[in-house]
Parts: sequence; C-alpha cells; structure tokens
Amino acid sequence: MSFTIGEITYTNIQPMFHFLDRPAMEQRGFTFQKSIPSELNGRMRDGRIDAGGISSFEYASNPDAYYILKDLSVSSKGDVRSIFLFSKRPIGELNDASVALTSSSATSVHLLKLLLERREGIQPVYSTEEPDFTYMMKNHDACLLIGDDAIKAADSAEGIYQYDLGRLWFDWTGLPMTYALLAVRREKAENDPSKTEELHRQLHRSLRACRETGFKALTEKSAADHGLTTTFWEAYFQNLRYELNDEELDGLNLFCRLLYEEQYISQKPEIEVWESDRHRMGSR
Ligand SMILES: C=C(O[C@@H]1C=C(C(=O)O)C=C[C@H]1O)C(=O)O
Repeated sequence: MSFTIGEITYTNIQPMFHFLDRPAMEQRGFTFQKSIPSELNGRMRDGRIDAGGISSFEYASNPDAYYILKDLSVSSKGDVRSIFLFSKRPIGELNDASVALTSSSATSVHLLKLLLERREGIQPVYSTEEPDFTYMMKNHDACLLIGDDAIKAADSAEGIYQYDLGRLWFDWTGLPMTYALLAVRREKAENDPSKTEELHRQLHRSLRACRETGFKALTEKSAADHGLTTTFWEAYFQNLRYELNDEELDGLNLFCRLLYEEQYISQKPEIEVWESDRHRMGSR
C-alpha cells in the first residue's frame, strides 16, 4: 500500500528527515513530496498526502482529520530565529498600517494576528504575498516572513524594526510556541498502522541521530545551501525544540483556545495523539 509523506522544505524540520533511511522506506512503498507548509497543509487536508509535517494551525483547523505523531514538533520557548515581523514602525504603531503576510505560512500568520489584535489591540490591513522581502517592504509598512526566507532577510535587513514571534509569544504567555506538528491522517493510521509506526520510528531515529552528532551534518549542509556560518546554524538547531512535552502541549492548547476565541477556528480541538502500540492515546 502506498504511503505519501509531506516534507516541509524549510531547514527547521530537517532534523526529523535528514537521517531517514529513504531507500528502505521507498522499497516499502513510502513516497515523499516536498513543499512549503501552506501547500502541504492543503495536500494533507484533501488526502493527497497521508502523513508528515503540517502547520499547527492546520491541525487546529481540522483536528478530526488527523492524529499527532507522539513527542514530535517544531517549537521554541522564546526566540525561534526564523519567524520575524519586519516593520518600518514600532509594532505598537501598526494600527491601520499595511502588513504583508507570507503565503507560505499558516501558523505564524495566525500567531501574528493574535499578537497584534489580541495582545496589542491593533488592527492593521493585511494582504497575502509571495515571500519576497524587498517587494513586500517596498509596498507595505511591515511584512511577516518565516523559515529560510526570514533567516535570509534578517541577515540583510538594516534600519527596520524586527520582531521574533516566538519571543513575543513567550513574553505574553510564558509558554513555548509550537509551529509545526508531525501528523497522520486518521483513516491512514487506522488502515495502515504498521507503516504509520514505521514512519514514527524513523522520524524519531533521524532526530536522535541529529542530536547525538550535535546537528553537525545538518549544520554543514545548511551553511552550504543557504550561506551564513556553521556557528549560526548550530545555534539555530540547538535552540529549536523538537519534542512535544507537557509544556509544548500547554502552549498548543492556549494557541488553540485563543484561535477559537478570536473565531479563526470553529471548534476548540481535543488534541489526539497517535501511539504505535495502542494506535491512539487519550486527548489532552
Ligand atoms: C519555525 C518555523 O516553523 C514553520 C512555520 C509554519 C507556519 O507558520 O505555518 C509551518 C511549519 C514550520 O516549519 C519556520 O518556518 O521558521
């Protein structure tokens, strides 16, 4: 039976993918589709992809469609270093300002809306744009970028205000923020628990291998692919959190509650985690 995995192209999720045993997995019927988060969210939603990395906002919007793969996420407690609001004015002066949102994101776009509207009491005018820093800043007062686009822009941006959304969330809530989850479509997990288990095991194995080697292979690959120093990339990977412990779940639950209260989602999800031995663990 085929089993299609979505792989976010941003560097931040690579620890879960870098050391996958792809040849063995491909022989067993696994295939991979690489793209940006917003695209993979849509493919997971309509069933073209069975499992993989999705925005936590996608999970929050359609919780009945997915199980979360246990103990995996892309999170940060404080600075995330790759999700920035760049602005010509201080954040408190963005009322009625024009803010460009990257079309690649779902979580960060809604996180920014919560931070601006709910925390700061500010209502800007949003537009969604392809992630192009120069174009966005030429045509708007501020812009939101994520992933490798944000890292590159932060490296070159001068003379503008720059806000790390992980830091803003932590200062507001005291909790980590979870940007991406590893999830599986429910019917796939139920119909093919053995492949779901294999994927889950392989993702954990890759993450463990990255941690045990101090993210060395990924650090070198990221520096070669994207520039910036290996010191930057090592600090970037060490700073992100890849687990989904009680603290991350508390942050995720709060994010979902705020999304629900602000009517960005229609129900507050009961978070359901898939576990290999029992297929499903209780909600939280
Ligand atoms: C940390 C990041 O998290 C990403 C942010 C996402 C979003 O905003 O929807 C989705 C997946 C994550 O890989 C990042 O891209 O910088």
